[in-house]
Amino acid sequence: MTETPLLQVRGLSKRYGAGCSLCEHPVSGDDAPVRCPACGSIWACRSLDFHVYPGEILGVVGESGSGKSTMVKCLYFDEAITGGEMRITAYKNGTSELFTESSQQKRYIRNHLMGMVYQNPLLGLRMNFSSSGNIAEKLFAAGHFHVGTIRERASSLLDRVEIPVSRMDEPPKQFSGGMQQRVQISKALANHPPLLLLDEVTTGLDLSVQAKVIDLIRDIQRELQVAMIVVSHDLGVIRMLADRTMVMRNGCIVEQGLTDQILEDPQHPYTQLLVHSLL
Ligand SMILES: Nc1ncnc2c1ncn2[C@@H]1O[C@H](COP(=O)(O)OP(=O)(O)OP(=O)(O)O)[C@@H](O)[C@H]1O
Repeated sequence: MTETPLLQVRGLSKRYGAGCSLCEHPVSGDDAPVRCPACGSIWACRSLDFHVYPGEILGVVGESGSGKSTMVKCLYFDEAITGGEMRITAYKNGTSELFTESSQQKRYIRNHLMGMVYQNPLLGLRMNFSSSGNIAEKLFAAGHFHVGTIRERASSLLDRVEIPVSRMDEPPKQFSGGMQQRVQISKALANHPPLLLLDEVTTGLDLSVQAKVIDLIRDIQRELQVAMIVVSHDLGVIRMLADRTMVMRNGCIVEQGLTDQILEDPQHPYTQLLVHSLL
């Protein structure tokens, strides 16, 4: 691909804990301990380098605790980073390093250029607000104030994710898990962001509901050409969705490439294990 990436991330690191002279910098290598033996700090992400092209789906796979959620939380500014850089061409043509922007600009980037779907809908939705109200909140945050337009947009977004418009005024707490994830997806899409972050969106759902959510994600990506980072511990989900895949272990990227290539010819022993467990 010769296209310019939409998103470029360099050296992204995240440490939980104060750190000490022994663990001031992330130790490279996925066999290095995640937890500092001296001070107990955890290096959840260590020097991650990756990019996402416009309109593509990048899958992120790895076992529990490998740092996937922390990585997307850092991209969405939910967690402060320890080190690294991020640029997105949709913001100042990619010339500005986003982690050093002011909190006001970070809010702008979250509200206009990114959408987030959390594994736990409690983090992404206000369960007692109406579903349309949840979407309205995202639209308000991006500076839309015309009530009629907001309602129209909310109803078309909910319709797109197959939530009956007759139920748009019901709160998500009255919905099933799959419906809650679909409301989160519609909210994340509200301001036409070029990039969606989806963290374990199908985990915990019944298989048939999982399949529907996966179909919806694929359709939306085709229809809107929105780029996505899809995080899952399940390589089966990644296989169905991702154009390219990045494999994480112990806070490091151990392998990345075209999903087909990774599935057919995994290079790293950990990826080989994942692929074989899928067969
Ligand atoms: N708030 C926190 N404080 C301290 N350590 C944390 C915190 N959040 C995550 N960690 C640690 O960071 C490491 C990576 O966690 P993370 O949740 O990013 O992994 P993951 O790959 O998303 O796992 P899962 O699929 O189970 O969510 C783990 O060792 C975890 O215990």
